[in-house]
Amino acid sequence: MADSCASPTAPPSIGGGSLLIAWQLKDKNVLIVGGGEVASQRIESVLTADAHITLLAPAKGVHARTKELIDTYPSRITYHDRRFSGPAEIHKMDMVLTALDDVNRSREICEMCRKNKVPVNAADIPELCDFYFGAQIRDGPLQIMISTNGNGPRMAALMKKKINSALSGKEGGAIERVGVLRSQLKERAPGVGGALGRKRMKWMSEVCNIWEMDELMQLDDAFITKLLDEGWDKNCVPTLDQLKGRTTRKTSRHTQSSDSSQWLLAMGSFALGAVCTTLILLSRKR
Ligand SMILES: C[C@@]1(CC(=O)O)C2=NC(=C\c3[nH]c(c(CCC(=O)O)c3CC(=O)O)Cc3[nH]c(c(CC(=O)O)c3CCC(=O)O)/C=C3\N/C(=C\2)[C@@H](CCC(=O)O)[C@]3(C)CC(=O)O)/[C@H]1CCC(=O)O
Ligand SMILES: NC(=O)c1ccc[n+]([C@@H]2O[C@H](COP(=O)([O-])OP(=O)(O)OC[C@H]3O[C@@H](n4cnc5c(N)ncnc54)[C@H](O)[C@@H]3O)[C@@H](O)[C@H]2O)c1
Repeated sequence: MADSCASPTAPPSIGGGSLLIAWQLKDKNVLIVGGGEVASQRIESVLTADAHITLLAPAKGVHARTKELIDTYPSRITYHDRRFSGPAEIHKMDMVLTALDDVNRSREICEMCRKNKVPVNAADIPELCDFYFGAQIRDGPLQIMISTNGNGPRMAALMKKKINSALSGKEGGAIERVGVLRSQLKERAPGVGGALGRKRMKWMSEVCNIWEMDELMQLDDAFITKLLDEGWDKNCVPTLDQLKGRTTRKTSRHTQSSDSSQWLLAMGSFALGAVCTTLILLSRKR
């Protein structure tokens, strides 16, 4: 039982985690040192974030996948066939990633980065890292990172499988269409904050709550215009069926409540019927 003397305002304990953020790296400079398999995975992650990569690795140790990426993205990866040479390499870098088979060199590079306040990750050397990588699930704009905060990277990979099996594969497409709808809504009702901002947020949240994933995926440009004309402009949230001119059971919030009353009525009639039948049966027994 709860202790009546305990302070009712005691906050739950906070701490022991790491900050989960979606770091915006577009057009930033990232130095990757090493060209093995791990470096190839880092390159793919950084390319996904639209950053520019400078890659330092002797050609003889370059993994086939790393080579393929260098050849495929020559304008986004500046490759130098040589080893890391010293502090000048990290100047003008926004981030440094090492993926070396040489722990001492990694340690030196990390120390240089720290002195210059450049965030750094050394693959597999947690104590040198400013941030860790995590297992990733990506589906268009949907990005899920699974981190065990250094406790069990293999467990992160296993969690990825579990989460993947719970996803339908439609989420990324649906989110992409919602992104287009949101930006068109902002064009129609521009501005930051205020009453209009609150109304916009409420309307957008309702669309996301009411529409199913596969319905959101059907929001092509024509439907988006229709939804804004018949929904936003008229201050309601029509369903996809209503936009298509069909009336079905699934409707917007307003009609959902009348659906519930119909359901209650049906359940009430059923219960009444059951009571009557029981009474008749009982009276026959007597
Ligand atoms: C998630 C993932 C992302 C990625 O690297 O892209 C990632 N490691 C992955 C796999 C993996 N790495 C290792 C195994 C062998 C099994 C095992 O040990 O579990 C497996 C499993 C496998 O290969 O399947 C060995 C290992 N890893 C680290 C150490 C050092 C240590 O712990 O001291 C050791 C050697 C331990 C030893 O010597 O015994 C350290 C780190 N590895 C991290 C990330 C960061 C923490 C992330 C977190 O905790 O969530 C952190 C701290 C730093 C960093 O590298 O950023 C990627 C899975 C991607 C995917 O499959 O989707
Ligand atoms: N986090 C993870 O998921 C994970 C998984 C496996 C291994 N690792 C670790 O990551 C590191 C890299 O793994 P890998 O399999 O890619 O190794 P690897 O041996 O295939 O690659 C190392 C690369 O570093 C280059 N290199 C070495 N010294 C260099 C220097 N001074 N300057 C520039 N390049 C240099 C080599 O030429 C080679 O290209 C290892 O320490 C490994 O233990 C991490």
